[in-house]
Amino acid sequence: MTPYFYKEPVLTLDNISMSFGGELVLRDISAQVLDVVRPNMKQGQVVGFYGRSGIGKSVLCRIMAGLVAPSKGTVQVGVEQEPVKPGAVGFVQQRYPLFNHRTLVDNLLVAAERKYNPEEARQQVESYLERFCLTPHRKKYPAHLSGGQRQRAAIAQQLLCSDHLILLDEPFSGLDIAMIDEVKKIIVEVTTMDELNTVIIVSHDIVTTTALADRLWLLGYERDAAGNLLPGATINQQHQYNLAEMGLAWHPNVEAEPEFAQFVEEIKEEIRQS
Ligand SMILES: Nc1ncnc2c1ncn2[C@@H]1O[C@H](COP(=O)(O)OP(=O)(O)OP(=O)(O)O)[C@@H](O)[C@H]1O
Repeated sequence: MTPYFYKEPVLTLDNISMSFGGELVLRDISAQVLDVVRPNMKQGQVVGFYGRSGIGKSVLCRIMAGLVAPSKGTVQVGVEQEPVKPGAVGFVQQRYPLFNHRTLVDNLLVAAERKYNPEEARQQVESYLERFCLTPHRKKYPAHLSGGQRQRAAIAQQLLCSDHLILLDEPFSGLDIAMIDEVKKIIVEVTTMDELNTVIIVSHDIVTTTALADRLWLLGYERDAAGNLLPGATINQQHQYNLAEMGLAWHPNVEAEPEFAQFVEEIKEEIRQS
């Protein structure tokens, strides 16, 4: 098995609940991501985040990104474990927030200048354009980029202006197989760039996401002792999977392993029942 160990937390969700107009959507969610260390490499963290449609994944993402305050509980981010502030967490939503009237390079500069001085911003943007194979498209406007290029640009943009933690909402939806491979490569690239980089992937594509992840969270409903559904979805302890411990993390071709296929079926069944 690949050797690894854990250091301090980089993300802590402490007892989060969220209600809208008296309706409880999320209930008592506590979960943590620890900085994982693998000898001789920079290894970041990848969390696959699943749950049925409408269960509250986007709501929890907005809370993790500091864009809305939960009704109860706290989110702490980074090795300093500070309360999350808007802008600290990159959030690539399904509708990528690129400015349509600016070229790709200008879009990235706007993001980078939130964190770096103009000279550093320019250098960082050049390095990201190169790394994400976007240099030939630098002068194009977002409308003239392909779906995969826009997705890469949106990820680069969020990495340029946030601190290590990035949420990807359905990064594979609407992409063809070649583009899915590209986005997978980018995610691996991001999480091996810096050991603190942490990517949370919200997806209904269980196979692709599980293959990239070292940890899974499944948002679902619980029942009381009498078998009645409790209000509000949660991520209980049984639904927080450590793929590193299970020997299913960081294998280049894990999809081909029978243990992986079997585990994916189990997860799908859990989601159906949750
Ligand atoms: N601002 C709001 N006011 C009232 N209800 C809301 C608000 N935002 C979300 N909800 C409700 O919270 C629930 C969870 O919605 P959410 O968008 O988080 O689901 P989801 O799991 O992301 O779904 P999907 O996989 O379909 O994107 C839904 O019932 C939704 O109507």
